Amino acid sequence: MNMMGSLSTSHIVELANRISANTAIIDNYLETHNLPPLSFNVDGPTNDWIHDAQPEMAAARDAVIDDTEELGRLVTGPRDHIMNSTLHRLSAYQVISRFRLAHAFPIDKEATFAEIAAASGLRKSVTRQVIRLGVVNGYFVEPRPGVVAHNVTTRMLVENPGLQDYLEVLFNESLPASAHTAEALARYPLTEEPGETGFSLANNCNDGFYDLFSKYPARGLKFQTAMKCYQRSSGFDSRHIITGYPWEEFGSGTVVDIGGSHGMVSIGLAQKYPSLSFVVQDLEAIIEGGRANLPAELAARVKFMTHDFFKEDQPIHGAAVYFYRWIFHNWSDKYSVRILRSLIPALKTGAKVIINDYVLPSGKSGFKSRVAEKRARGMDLCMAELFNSQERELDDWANLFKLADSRFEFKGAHQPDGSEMSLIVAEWKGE
Ligand SMILES: C[S@@+](CC[C@H](N)C(=O)[O-])C[C@H]1O[C@@H](n2cnc3c(N)ncnc32)[C@H](O)[C@@H]1O
Repeated sequence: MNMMGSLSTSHIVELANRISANTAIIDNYLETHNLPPLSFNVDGPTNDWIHDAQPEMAAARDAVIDDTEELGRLVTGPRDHIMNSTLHRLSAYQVISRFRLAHAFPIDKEATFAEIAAASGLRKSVTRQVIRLGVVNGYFVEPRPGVVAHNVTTRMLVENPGLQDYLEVLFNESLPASAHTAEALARYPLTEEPGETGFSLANNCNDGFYDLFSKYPARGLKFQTAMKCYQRSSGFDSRHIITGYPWEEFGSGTVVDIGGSHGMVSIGLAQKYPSLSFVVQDLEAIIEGGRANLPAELAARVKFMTHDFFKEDQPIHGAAVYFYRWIFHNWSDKYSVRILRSLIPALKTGAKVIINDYVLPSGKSGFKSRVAEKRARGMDLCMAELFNSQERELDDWANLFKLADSRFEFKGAHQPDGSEMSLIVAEWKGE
């Protein structure tokens, strides 16, 4: 056997051994914490245990995901890997979400294809095609031929409306945008405009993502609910913002949470830091929803305000912090610079701009795992598809502040333990 042959044989065994060792770590964790064994049965555990086990279990879990995937790819081989059809799986998920197939029958009941077809308005034949492709990919089970039951995935879609919304946004908004991205790049190769994206082409318009959603508020609201799902996704949980920065340094100052949606981050910070005050700014339709959901005990310290962050009249002057989570990754440099410059008239010397977004490592070695890298690279490309924007590396962040104004002093970035995103900080040195 040649050198290549013996290397690849030992590598698959090495992967299998590592999978076995890390699986034992997870199994031991479940047992010592009296948690049920992992299963996709309808009464199986949701992702909550993973959320609670972070960051303790992150390395073992990521390693099992990475290694099983690599092992699978190796034994699949390159030709079959290229030809593996992800496309039709996505189409099945899209039909499941759009026609709300998980909601077609109760969680504790079974249904035939004909019954699901009748409840959802689909043909019986396509219902069967879609569900059977779903079953082999972890949606529903078929305990007897022609009879469908829920598994834990479809149960979660029914019990957690945010997840159903997430899937609908993924397949109704993102998937068409992805499918039109190559065409948008061919038409507008050098653009930084939000209205010249795969998303705009898919919607047959020149509107950017948020402009279009302001015309169709129901779609915008669904997007906001879908975003909240990330709160339960351990690497994106806002607890990392709360614990990842010494907020007490701002004493009784004001934090302006710009593009803060329903104020999830401000509410979390206000609960932990009783001296701080917050102003959550967003577009009008969003702000109304935020006000309605604010816990009464925080009403004195968390205010909501309609403000367009491109307008050069930031109404809150002299705040200690201007905070942005998941804002700049939605905008190309041209627009991000405008967002930063719009702050300048309101800034007092020493004010901080704190941004919570990805700081992508400049090479692959900076990622904790391949699964983390895949998430980040996927998010990065998603930004191009929807916004003509991008996730940024550390130098990109430094340059952005420099481009906006030389009086912003870039202080660097910190990635809290267990967080996939970083806190990126700059200080205003102007008068
Ligand atoms: C990706 S979401 C992030 C929301 C929130 N910061 C969070 O972390 O959950 C982007 C937010 O920016 C808001 N937004 C978009 N364009 C805006 C504008 N011109 N002025 C103010 N807010 C805007 C959206 O309504 C949305 O709430």
